Amino acid sequence: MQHPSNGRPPRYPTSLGTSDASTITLLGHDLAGELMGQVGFGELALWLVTQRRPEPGEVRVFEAVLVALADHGFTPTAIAARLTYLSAPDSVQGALAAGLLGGGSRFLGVTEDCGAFLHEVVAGHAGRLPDDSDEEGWNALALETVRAARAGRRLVPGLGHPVHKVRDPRTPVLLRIAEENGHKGPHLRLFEAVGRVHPQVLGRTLPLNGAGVCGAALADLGLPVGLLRGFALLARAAGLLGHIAEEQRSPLGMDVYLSVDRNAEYVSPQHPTRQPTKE
Ligand SMILES: CC(C)(COP(=O)(O)OP(=O)(O)OC[C@H]1O[C@@H](n2cnc3c(N)ncnc32)[C@H](O)[C@@H]1OP(=O)(O)O)[C@@H](O)C(=O)NCCC(=O)NCCSC(=O)C[C@@](O)(CC(=O)O)C(=O)O
Repeated sequence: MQHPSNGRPPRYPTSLGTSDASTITLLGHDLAGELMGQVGFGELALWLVTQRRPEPGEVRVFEAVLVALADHGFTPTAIAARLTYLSAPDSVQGALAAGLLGGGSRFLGVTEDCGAFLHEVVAGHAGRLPDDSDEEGWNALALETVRAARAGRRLVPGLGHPVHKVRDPRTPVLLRIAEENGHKGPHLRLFEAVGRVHPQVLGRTLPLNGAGVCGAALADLGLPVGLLRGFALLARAAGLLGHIAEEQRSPLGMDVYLSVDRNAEYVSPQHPTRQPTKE
């Protein structure tokens, strides 16, 4: 067959993986001889995205994020995965995908929303950010940021949690790990300051949540903010697999399904509970 481009075979450049009949090369290394058994999965995931081998401190923060977001019990993502598995036990991939699809702007996907929210401010103040120790400076910037979100009638990503109403236990631990490893940067500092000042604007005190602090930490690692949901989903894939495995061992999907279905009650569309709530 005649190839396009003057008869020469086309070239598709990649810095990730290639293979031939007997070898697989990943990131310029022999996969079987140099990577397997020698590189952790978290390190590899970070390396694949940044295309440079991360230093140990970066891996420590990154893996702390993966652990933080792996599971949070019967979240919407876990329930979606279990119910999909109930309905399609022949499709583990469908159950896993169903759970991952729920990582959005209310739960889980907030890792990216919060990273992007903070990054917009950090990038917009490049060269004029407060010094690390200037708590007042960070507070002033955070106040401006929360006020702008409020004026735009937007929720502040990374604030609030349906279970941890006062304090999300993941937040201080990730802040500490980032600090200990020299990766507490402007996103985490701004996020902390949002935690200090938001009551002045919102009139209530909300916790800095785990999804948000993970987004801030990943942004401080220099990861592209447009990819941050991918890392949250990478972490949650492990937790969802745990849920599917547990669903195989001791199913509860049928109970969830029947408890909603058996308690369903017909009400007319004109019933007051069916009317849209006013703003
Ligand atoms: C998280 C939740 C839906 C909670 O709702 P709730 O209804 O329980 O909030 P409430 O405490 O009742 O709110 C009381 C009053 O504060 C107002 N208010 C609340 N948040 C406010 C805010 N951010 N900015 C301004 N105002 C706010 C609200 O409008 C109300 O005002 P009002 O109506 O006037 O009384 C809510 O905060 C929210 O959307 N946050 C922003 C998105 C966010 O950061 N999501 C991350 C959640 S963590 C996560 O993703 C990790 C995961 O969960 C993942 C998983 O696995 O799924 C895990 O753990 O791993």
